[in-house]
Parts: sequence; structure tokens; C-alpha cells
Amino acid sequence: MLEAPLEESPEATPPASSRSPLAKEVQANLARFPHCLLLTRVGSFYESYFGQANEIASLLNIKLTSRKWDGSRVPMCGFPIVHLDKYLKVLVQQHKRSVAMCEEFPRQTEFGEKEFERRITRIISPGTLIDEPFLEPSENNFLLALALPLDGGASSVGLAWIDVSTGEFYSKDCQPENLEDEIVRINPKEVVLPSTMRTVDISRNPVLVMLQQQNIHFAFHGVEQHPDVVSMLPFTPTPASASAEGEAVALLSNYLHFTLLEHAPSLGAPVHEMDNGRLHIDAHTIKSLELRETDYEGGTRGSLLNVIKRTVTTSGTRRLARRLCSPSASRPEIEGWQNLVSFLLQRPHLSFDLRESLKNVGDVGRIVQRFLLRKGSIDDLVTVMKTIQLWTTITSRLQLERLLEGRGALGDWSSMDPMLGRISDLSSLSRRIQDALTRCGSREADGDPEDSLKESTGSSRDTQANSEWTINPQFSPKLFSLYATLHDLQRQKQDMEDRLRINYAAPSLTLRSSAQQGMHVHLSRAKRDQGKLNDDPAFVKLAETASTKCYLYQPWSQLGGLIGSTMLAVAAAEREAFSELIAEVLYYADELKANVAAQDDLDVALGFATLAKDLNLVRPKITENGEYHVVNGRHPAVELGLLVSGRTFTPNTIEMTPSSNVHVITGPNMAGKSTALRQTALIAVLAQIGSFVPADSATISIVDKLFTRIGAKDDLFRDRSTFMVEMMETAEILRRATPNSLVIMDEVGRGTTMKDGLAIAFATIHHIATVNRSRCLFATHFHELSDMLGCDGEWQGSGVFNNVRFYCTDVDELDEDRFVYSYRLHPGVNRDSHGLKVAQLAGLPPSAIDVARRTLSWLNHSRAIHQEPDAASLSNILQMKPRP
Ligand SMILES: Nc1ncnc2c1ncn2[C@@H]1O[C@H](COP(=O)(O)OP(=O)(O)OP(=O)(O)O)[C@@H](O)[C@H]1O
Repeated sequence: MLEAPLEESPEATPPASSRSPLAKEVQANLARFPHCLLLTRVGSFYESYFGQANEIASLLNIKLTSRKWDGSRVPMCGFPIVHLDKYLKVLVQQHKRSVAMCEEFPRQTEFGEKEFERRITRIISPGTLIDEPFLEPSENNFLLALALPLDGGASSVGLAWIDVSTGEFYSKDCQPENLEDEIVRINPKEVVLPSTMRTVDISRNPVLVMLQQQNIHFAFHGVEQHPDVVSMLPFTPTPASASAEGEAVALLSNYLHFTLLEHAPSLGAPVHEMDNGRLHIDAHTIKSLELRETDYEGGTRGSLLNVIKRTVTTSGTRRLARRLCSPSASRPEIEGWQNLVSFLLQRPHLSFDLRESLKNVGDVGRIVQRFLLRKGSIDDLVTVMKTIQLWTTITSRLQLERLLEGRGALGDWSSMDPMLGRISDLSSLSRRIQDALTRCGSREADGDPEDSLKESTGSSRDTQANSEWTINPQFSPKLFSLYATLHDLQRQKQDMEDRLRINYAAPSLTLRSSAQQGMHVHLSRAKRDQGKLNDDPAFVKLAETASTKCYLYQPWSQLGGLIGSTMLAVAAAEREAFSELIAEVLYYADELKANVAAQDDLDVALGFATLAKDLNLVRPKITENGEYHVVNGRHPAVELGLLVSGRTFTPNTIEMTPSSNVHVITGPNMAGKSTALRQTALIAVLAQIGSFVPADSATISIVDKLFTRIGAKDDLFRDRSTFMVEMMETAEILRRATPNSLVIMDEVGRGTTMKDGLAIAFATIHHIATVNRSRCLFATHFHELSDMLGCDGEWQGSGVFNNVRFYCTDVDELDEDRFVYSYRLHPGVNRDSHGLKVAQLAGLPPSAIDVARRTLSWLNHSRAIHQEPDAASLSNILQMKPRP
């Protein structure tokens, strides 16, 4: 198909009208899907033509060639179909492009000739992956549709998002100010926006700029009101939700029909998400706390998810990741989870057995979805069958445990019983699949069609490709009788072959079929065996090589034709049987999905129990009295990192109550302030996802919103300096934090002059202490704040700041040059940042360290004698002989 490398200048745009049917099809498809890269199947290649060929060849790093159409050369490139997955991954996942797939289908003309029909079967975009091999198994692949208020006003934004590969489908509406938080939490691979936004200059639209900055692919699509949308909504639409959430659902639905075409799902009602009952974590916090991935490596290593992940199923891991960014704010829900974890911890043998069973379950959520999207294979059916059997094993194991404990009058099963109750008994479905399938080898050997015939009759079944399983001939009377016919015909073929070998003294004779020769008689040792055959006019020579010879033989052509048509009928009957089985599985789609959800929860709970044992975690007491009291808490990721290098973590105690809700923490650089701050937030997150926490003991009052202002970087993309970013995040917190929120602030005000920074830090603490009244840890090098906040001998603030407490970390000086960090927080204010020690550790040249030391003592001296430092006295000091 591919022609010589490009030499002449080819036509980059399609000619206005082309006579070649293929060129016409390509032209029409390019015009129909202008925003997509088009791949057209031609024989065993996928090809691209005209201007797009240049782009695709460059993106895929493949050779650009040309071909002649209507007298002019056009650019083209292509690759063999076996490389499709590899190249789709590059285009869709790496370059975030949408690819329109134009497939080729053989069909018979009315004169019995074979010709090809081509049609676009699907558009593959980052958010519409179904079963591509590059789909990440442990991550959700969400597609999010947004319906934004056109006037840019304060009305709500509609969100609808679906993981096409699992069918998980949600919708909600939110305030525009929460949109970025929601997007970062949902973590979509693609966002669809109404086409009305397409004309808007991207740099002027904050939503588009934000999506670009988050590196999220977005597409525009026309909002045609879906007639069924209102009936799909899981709530009675108010005027606002009808216009926002409903629009988002309609947009999503339309976009799915546009991209998935014949694979488009019939959407059920989305799960309507509410804001209450969840711990709201803002966009910045999800990233700065490294809940899902780490900042420096961009990967998951060292993230909280990576450290706490003990799930053994891919769907359980997806569930855990979603939970981590949306913990519960409901005390009964959290305590329910804790009870389940305690239950499993008390029964290590039971937990071990359950985990072993879970290790073998398949990703049935994704399989059911594949079936719903008219995809899937016979191996998927086998996985469903085996997983149902494992669910039966799990419920039987639990019931046995219950029975044994019942005899001994032990144990409280109130946490496990609801979980058990969620798992439906689907053993009849698994038996049905088991009876309907059989291993290929177990079917009668001579009942299997021959490979050569399979090839010639085109009866290879894609749903069974490479599977060791096939439909049991006993599946239906029709299939059984077709197999009996086939069996009989194959016996006739064997008889004919034996007879011909004997009658014509030709032991190398075989009856064959091939695409080129059709049904033919083949001699593999022609010289020796051809004598008698050549004398018989019934054998018409078709072809010969030096050693072989082929003949047309009418009786075999007739018999072979019958075998071929019977095999086609078998293949069609098997496809029918497969569809029938899929329909039976889909009849139980809701039960299967509900079982998967219960299985995922069990996997997460077992993971929490394993984690609690591995990391020596304790069950936190959950309250609603505004307290946060964690004794000897630890940062799980830092602790693990230190362990690897043979160091131990110093635990810290944090106690905040409504009357001591703001803690100002001072201390040297590198002495563990940020770590203590982060671990405080992470422990709250762990507690509210139902996990145990790294501490000796913990009492945590439910947190409604978690905010952090840690280590801002500049945001050149949005034209914001580091200090601007820091101030915007601080402003957000002061606007949104409530008395039930937890606020973590690290060095607010450091990005500007000392006086401005100090004033801003003071104002921030003042606002939190008097207006927000949130629980807040505020780490700073501005020790002057302690004086400004009226710190007394008990390390408490005074006046309006009587709810402020002061804590610090220290270094222990071993001698003049050597010191160790204590990392231990204690009441107090540390007025020495020991910054020079860190600079020395970091390897600043000794001469620079010496200048810094002298400058520091000169600054301290000037301040002590209330004298303005001047350049002349500094220069004098620097000219003095350096200390030995
Ligand atoms: N509690 C602890 N026990 C042991 N090592 C710790 C502890 N806390 C922090 N560390 C170690 O010290 C390093 C620096 O900690 P951290 O960043 O929290 O210090 P910091 O006081 O915030 O520093 P800076 O003021 O310079 O930002 C960590 O990377 C970790 O290796």
C-alpha cells in the first residue's frame, strides 16, 4: 500500500472532487470530523492522506510518502494494523489528540464479488477509552462535561462525568469558585465544553486557561438537548439544576454518541453528588499534600496513595484513589468503616483467606461495561464466571466464620453483615456460563474445523481470538446439529482422502483449501505420486512447483464447499450463542455492578486492616466537638522514606481545641515544621476515609474543609508571581474556611519584604483566630509574631489572640560546628532559624559562609544598639581578617 518516499511537491489539501472512491471517502471524513486525526483502514494498513499525513508522520515518527490520485501526488503515511495500539497510545495518550477510526468491512456485491465498505466506527479521545490496552487498570478514566454560565455570573456550573470503561456516571452542580477543586478531585482525562465557548479567546477564559494549566485535554461540542435528558436526571430539576447539571448531562450524552457511535452506551441515571457529607479538599491541597501523585517526580511513588495502598484488585485501587480525594464528613459512615477494619484486624486468618480470594477476581466492572458497549470476548465471559465463583467462596468463608464464632458465642458481626448482605448470589449465572463454554481441547478433536478451511471460509471468530475457550456444541440443538453435520462432512473428507491415496498410489496427497487455489488436491511429492493422477481427466492441473503440484477435483470442490458453508453456519451460530450469553449476563448487570462495589469496599477495608498492622496504626476517636488531639503522630510517607535510609522518625503531638485552635510554629530551617504540618492534615484525611492513623492515639473532630498553603511556585501560565499565587491561596482560605475546617499555613508572607510579609502574616492569623476560628497550624520564621500576638510565659497569645498557642522545634548543638535537629515540637518560640547551618550543609563555599556569619553578627549588633546598618561599617567588618 505504501509508495515511494515523497519527492515531488504533493497536494496537501484534497482536490475539490476526486474520482477515486477511497479519496472521496477520505475527503468526506476529513470534512465531517475536522478536529480529528483520521486513520483509514486499507487492507492490512492504517493510512492517512493529504495535509494530515505530514502531521501524523511527524507525531508518530514514521515515514512520509505519497501516492497519485487524479493525476496529482498527495502526501500519505501509514502503518501495519498490528501496530495500531502502539500508535494510538502515542496519538491519544501522549499527544492528547482525538482519532477518527475508519474501518473496512468486506461485503459481497450483487454479482457475488467481494468489495469493501468503509465507515467511521469510533472516535478515540483521551476520555473515551473502553478497552484499549493502554488504559491504566488501577486508574479511573473520567470524561467530564461542563455546563458553564454564559454570562460568567454567579449561577452554578453543571458537571457530569463518566468513566466509559466502567460505566461509573455522576453529576452535580457547584459554585463557580469550587470548579477548579472539583476538576482536580475528579481528575478527568478529557473535558467537554459547549461549542458556544469555542469562539472565546482561550487566554481570556479562566476555565480554559485552568484546563490548559492542569494539562487536561478539552474538546468543544454542540449542545443539542437530548430528548431523554430530563427523565435521566436522578432528582427533580429545579430551574438552576435543569439549566446547569441537566445541560452537562445532555452535553456528555451527546458527546458520547458523537465519539463512540455504534459503541455508544445507553446511559442510565447518573449518581447525583451532594456537597454535604464529604470533606472538601481544595485543588491546591490535593496536589500539595501529594495525595495521588508527588510533585517532584510527577509519579505516584511517595504519594499518600502509594504509601497506604494495600488493595489487591484494580477496581479496589480505583475506589481507594477516589475516596482519598473525597473523604467522608459523616461520623456514622466513618465509624462504620472503622468497625469493619477492627473486625478484620481481629480475624487475621479470615482476612488472609479473603485477600487470597480477591487476588484472583477479574475486573468485572469493566467487563460488564464492555458488554454494554457491544464489545468483549469469550475470555471476558470466563472471567465473569470465575469471579462469581470467587464471590461464592468469599461469602461461604464468611458464613463459615460466623457459624464457628456463633458456636463459641463470640464476636460482633454488625459491621460485616451489611457487607455480606450486599453480595448477591449469582451462582446460577456462573453455572450457566460454565455449561455454555468448553475448553477448545476438550471438544472432540476431529470435530474441530481445519485451519486451512477456517482461512478460506473466513470463519475465525474475533470474540474467541486466541482463547482457549469456545462455545460448547451442546449450547443449542441448532449448534449441536451443525456440529454433527460438520463432523460427518469431515469424516467424508477423510474417507475421500484415504481412498484417493490408495487408488492413485499417492501417499503424499492431501485435500486442501487456500485463498489462491480454492479447494484443491495437493501432492507434496509430485514427482513420485503424480503418475496415475495425470492420467485421469477428473484432475485438472492448477499449479506446480519443483516438488509440489495442485489439481482441481470436482468431488472435493463440492464437499469442501459444503464443509466451508457449514463452518460459516457454525461460526454464525456461535456468534449468536455468544450474543445470547452476553444478553443473559447483562440481565444481571445491576447485580454484578453492585457485587463489584461491595467487593471494592471489602478490598479497601482489608487493605486498611493490612496497613494498620504493617504501619502500626491506631483507631482514631471521631468526635464533633472541634478538637484535634493526636499523640505522637507520624508522617507516613516521610517515616517510610527515613526507614529506607536507616533513620527513625520523631513523632509529634498536636492538640488543638476550640479555645486553642491556632498554633504558631517557629523553628530552624530543616527542623521538621512542614512535616509536622503536613502530617496533621494527612492524619485527618486518613481518619475520614475510615483508615486507622499513624499515632499512639488520636481524637479528631470531623473536618468539613481542608486547606493548605504550602510551598507555592509561580504560575507563569496564568501570569502570576510566586507571591501572587501565595496571596491568592491565602485569600481563598480566609474567604472559605469555617470553624470546622483545618487550615495548614507554611510561611505565609515570606515572598515579599520582611515588613510587608510580617504584616500580612499577622493579619492572616488575626483573621483566622477571630473570624474563621478554624483549627490552624501556622509555621513561620517571623518570630516577631509572638510579640505582636502577645505571647505570655505560658506560650499563649493574649487579648483577642488568647486562642493562639506557640510551639517550636530546635537544633541541639553538639559543638560549634556540629548540631542535630531534634524535630520534636514543644511549647515555645524559636528566634533562631539557624539558616547558616543549612547553607553550610548545602555546600556553600566556606568564604561565602564566613561573609554570611560576619554579616549576621553585624546585623544583630546594629539592631542591639538601635543603629541603622550602613555600608561603610559593613565594609569595615568584611575587611577584618577572617576567623581561623
Ligand atoms: N519528625 C521528624 N523526624 C525525623 N526526621 C524528620 C522529621 N521531620 C522532618 N524530618 C526530616 O527533615 C527534613 C526537613 O523537614 P521539613 O521540611 O519539615 O523542615 P522545615 O522545618 O519545614 O524546613 P524549612 O523551614 O527550611 O522549610 C525532612 O525532609 C525529613 O527528612
